Amino acid sequence: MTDIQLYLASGSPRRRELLAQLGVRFAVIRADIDETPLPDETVEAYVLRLAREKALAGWRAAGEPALPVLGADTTVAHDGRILGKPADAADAAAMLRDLSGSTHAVLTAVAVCAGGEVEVTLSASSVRFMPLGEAQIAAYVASGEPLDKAGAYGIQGWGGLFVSDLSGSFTGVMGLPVHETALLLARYGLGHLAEA
Ligand SMILES: Cc1cn([C@H]2C[C@H](O)[C@@H](COP(=O)(O)OP(=O)(O)OP(=O)(O)O)O2)c(=O)[nH]c1=O
Repeated sequence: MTDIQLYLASGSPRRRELLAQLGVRFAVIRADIDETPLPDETVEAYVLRLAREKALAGWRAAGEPALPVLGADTTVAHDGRILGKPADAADAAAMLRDLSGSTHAVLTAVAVCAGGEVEVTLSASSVRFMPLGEAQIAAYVASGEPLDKAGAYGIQGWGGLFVSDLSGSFTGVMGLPVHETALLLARYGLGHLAEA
């Protein structure tokens, strides 16, 4: 009855929360990979590669199980530059200054590894930030919210107040695009979209 159907290779609490919406019973495993971009790698190639590597590393770490393993990666890109998670508070403030008053892209790739074969899907969103003052940036960084998040903000929290426009997927920006993920899981006969 409580048998799991899938492994989630992720340390992200957001991914856990969003995956719970999809109607699939899962267990969480760790998959640590090197997130350094390759020389001249495009943002799209980077995020797709990382999601694939997380799913594959998770599958291997779990002992190559029969059940599928899901991994994902979220990356913020501005003017062709990749903004990962900030190294510290000063780095977070610099990222927020960079995003202030302009539009950036948020890419989330989701990969499923089954039997060593990986399938991947991509969600791309465009996010516009209002102009931010130094005091606003300092207060937000001091809250701690930016520190474990790509691009140094969380759209689901305080950071959402800075977003004046969004096109794409809100859940994709948060870390797991529920529509694209549901379609991908349905290919494995998993989740609410597979039941219909
Ligand atoms: C832009 C944005 C990112 N994020 C989070 C989602 C991801 O957890 C994180 C991006 O880092 P990732 O490297 O994609 O993921 P992670 O290291 O947190 O987890 P995993 O173990 O799966 O590799 O930023 C938000 O929560 N809200 C946002 O608005």
